[in-house]
Amino acid sequence: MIEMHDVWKTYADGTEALRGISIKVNPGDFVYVVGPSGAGKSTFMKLMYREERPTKGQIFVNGFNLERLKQRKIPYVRRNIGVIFQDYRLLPKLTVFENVAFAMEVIETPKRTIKRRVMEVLDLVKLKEKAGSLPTQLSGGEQQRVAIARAIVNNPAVIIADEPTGNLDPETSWGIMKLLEEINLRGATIVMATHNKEIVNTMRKRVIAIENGRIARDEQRGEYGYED
Ligand SMILES: Nc1ncnc2c1ncn2[C@@H]1O[C@H](COP(=O)(O)OP(=O)(O)OP(=O)(O)O)[C@@H](O)[C@H]1O
Repeated sequence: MIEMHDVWKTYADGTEALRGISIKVNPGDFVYVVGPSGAGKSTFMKLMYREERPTKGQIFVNGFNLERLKQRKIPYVRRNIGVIFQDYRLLPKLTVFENVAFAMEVIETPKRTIKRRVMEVLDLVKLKEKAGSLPTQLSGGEQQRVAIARAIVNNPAVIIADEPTGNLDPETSWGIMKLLEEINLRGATIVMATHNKEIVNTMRKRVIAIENGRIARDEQRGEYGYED
C-alpha cells in the first residue's frame, strides 16, 4: 500500500517539482506513471523509496509513515521496496550471482538461504546459466533482468521502476514487461514510470499522469495520452 497526502517537493534551487500530490495505490496494483519530460515523475518515484524527502505532506508505504520513520526502521522499510532503474546500476566488479546476493547479505541472511534464493530468482529471470558472468559480459536486457532479480530477491511488497525499458529495444522491452507482469501476478505492487506509449496502451493498467508537478489524470485501464 502506498499513500500520499498533499505532497509537495521544492528542490534546494527553488524548482517546484511536485505541487500537491495525493494518491492511493492498493496492494497488488500495477500503475504506470506518465507525463512530459520534467513533469515530476522521477521525483514522485524517489519520494516513495525515500531517496528524496517531501517539502510538505505525508507519505505512507507498507503502513509506515516515511516522515516519522525511526532511523533503525529505515533498512526494514527499504527491504520491502525493490527499485529498478533505467541504467540498471549493477556493481561492475561483482558477478551476476554476487550482485543479487548482495541485497540479501546487507540484511544478514544466512549463506545457505542466499544461495537457494538467488538461484531461484535467477531461474525466474532466465539467467541461471549466467550466474558467474560479470555485468559487462551481458546484453542490456540481461543486465536489466539481473536488476529485476536483485529488486525482488527479498520478496518486497512494492516494486518501483523508473523507466526500466528506457535503454532497451522494443522486443527486449516486452520481455521485461512480461517479467514485471508475472511478478505483479505473484502479488507485488508495481509502480512504473515510463515514456513507452506502446507498452502503456497495450497493457491497459491504471495510468497516473503527472504534469507540472500535479496529477493531471488517474484512470483505470488508462492510456498513455501523449504523442512522444
Ligand atoms: N536534484 C534536483 N535539484 C533541482 N531540480 C531538480 C532536481 N531533480 C529534478 N529537478 C527538477 O524537478 C523537475 C522534475 O524533475 P523530474 O526528474 O522529477 O521529472 P521527470 O518527469 O522524471 O522527467 P523525465 O521524464 O525527463 O525523466 C524538473 O524541472 C527538474 O529539472
